[in-house]
Amino acid sequence: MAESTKTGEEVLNETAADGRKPVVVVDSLHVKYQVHAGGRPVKGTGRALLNRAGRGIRTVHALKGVSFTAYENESIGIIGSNGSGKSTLMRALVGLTPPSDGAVYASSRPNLLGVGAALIPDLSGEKNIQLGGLALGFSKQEIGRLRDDIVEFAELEDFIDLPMRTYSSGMQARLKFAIAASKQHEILIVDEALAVGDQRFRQRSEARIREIRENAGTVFLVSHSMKSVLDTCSRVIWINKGELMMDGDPREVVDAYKETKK
Ligand SMILES: Nc1ncnc2c1ncn2[C@@H]1O[C@H](COP(=O)(O)OP(=O)(O)OP(=O)(O)O)[C@@H](O)[C@H]1O
Repeated sequence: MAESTKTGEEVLNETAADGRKPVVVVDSLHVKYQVHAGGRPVKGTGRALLNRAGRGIRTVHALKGVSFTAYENESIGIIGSNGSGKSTLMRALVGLTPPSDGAVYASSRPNLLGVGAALIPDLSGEKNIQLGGLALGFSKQEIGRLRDDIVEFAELEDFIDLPMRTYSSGMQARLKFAIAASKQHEILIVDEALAVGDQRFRQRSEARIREIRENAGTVFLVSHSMKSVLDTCSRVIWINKGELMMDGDPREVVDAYKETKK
C-alpha cells in the first residue's frame, strides 16, 4: 500500500489505530480488458495472421492502480462518470473480474445485491422467491420462513401467483430487491439498486440498506444519484478514468465531483 510497506493481507489483519476493523483491502488494483475491435475478417497464415489479428485487439485499461481500505460498518458510495470503472471495481471485489495487477483482500466474500440472473420470467413470483433464495444459499426450510416477509416487503401479495413477466419493471425490481435483501450480508455491494422503483419504495430500500449496515455489515453503493449517496453513505470514493480521484467525506467528495460537471 502507498502509505506503508505492509502487504494488503497484513493491513486486512490489523485493527486500525482508532479501533476500526478492516474488511476489504484494495491494493494497487489494475484491470485490463482485451476487446476485439471487430472489422474485416483476418486473412493469411503464420506470422502475418498473428500481426494482423493483433491489430484487431484493443486493451482497455479500466482500473489504473486503485487502492483503499474499507472498514466494518462503513457505507461507501462509489461515484464517477459513465465508463469510469465503478462496475469494474465492484466486479473485481466479488471476484467476477480478475485483476491484471494488484489484488483485493477481503475478510469474507463480498456479495452483489442481486439475484436477477437466477430468476425466470415465466415462473410465478412465488417460485422465483424459491429460486432466488436457493441462489442466495438458503435451504428450503429457511426460504419457507422468509417467504412472507419477502412478499410483504415487495408489496406483491395480490400478484405473487402470476408469472414474473407480467410484472411492471418496478414490481420486478421490488421483488428482486426483497429477495436479495432478505439475507444479512457481511459485505454487500449494491449497484444502482436504489435507482429503481418509485420514490416510496426507494425510501424503504434505503432504510433496509441502513439496517443491513447497522448489523455490522459494510455496504458499497454504486450510484449516479448524488442524493442516494448523500442519504445513505458515510464515505464516498470518486473514480475517474480508472483512477481514484478522491476518497472521504460524502459532502466534500460529491461537491468536488459536481464541480467538474459544470
Ligand atoms: N466486459 C468488458 N469488456 C471490455 N471492456 C469493458 C468491459 N466492461 C467494461 N469495459 C470498459 O471498461 C471501462 C470501465 O467500464 P465500467 O463499466 O467499469 O464503468 P462504470 O463507471 O461502471 O460506467 P457506468 O456508469 O456507465 O455504468 C469502460 O471503458 C468500458 O468500456
